[in-house]
Amino acid sequence: MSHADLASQHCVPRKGKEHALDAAQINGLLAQLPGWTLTADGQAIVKDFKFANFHHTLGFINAVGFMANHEDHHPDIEAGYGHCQLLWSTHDVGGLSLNDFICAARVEALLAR
Ligand SMILES: C[C@H](O)[C@H](O)[C@H]1CNC2=NC(N)=NC(=O)C2=N1
Repeated sequence: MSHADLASQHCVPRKGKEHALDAAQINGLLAQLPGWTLTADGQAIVKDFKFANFHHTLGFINAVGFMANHEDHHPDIEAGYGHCQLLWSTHDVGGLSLNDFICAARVEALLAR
């Protein structure tokens, strides 16, 4: 699945272990998402984004937040003056589902120009 295919999809409710992706699926999807890495526990994907200042960082967080509410799928966010780390994991699955990769691709699309 290409990055464009991923970013054009929408999240749907995914609840239960049957929606958890296996390692091969995860690695295939990560290959479409430069800069995104698997956390040590294999349960989430993360990326740290850099910005020139707090205004740009906060603008990004607001854009991500709007998208996340629209998709009803929400990241963990850690931010400082010029950076923002996003972490996606599907609580309802207890690991990674396709929703996490759809949202990561949608974040990349926010930044594409
Ligand atoms: C009812 C609602 O769809 C669920 O609670 C959603 C909301 N946002 C979510 N976000 C994330 N990251 N994981 C979830 O399992 C999740 N579940």
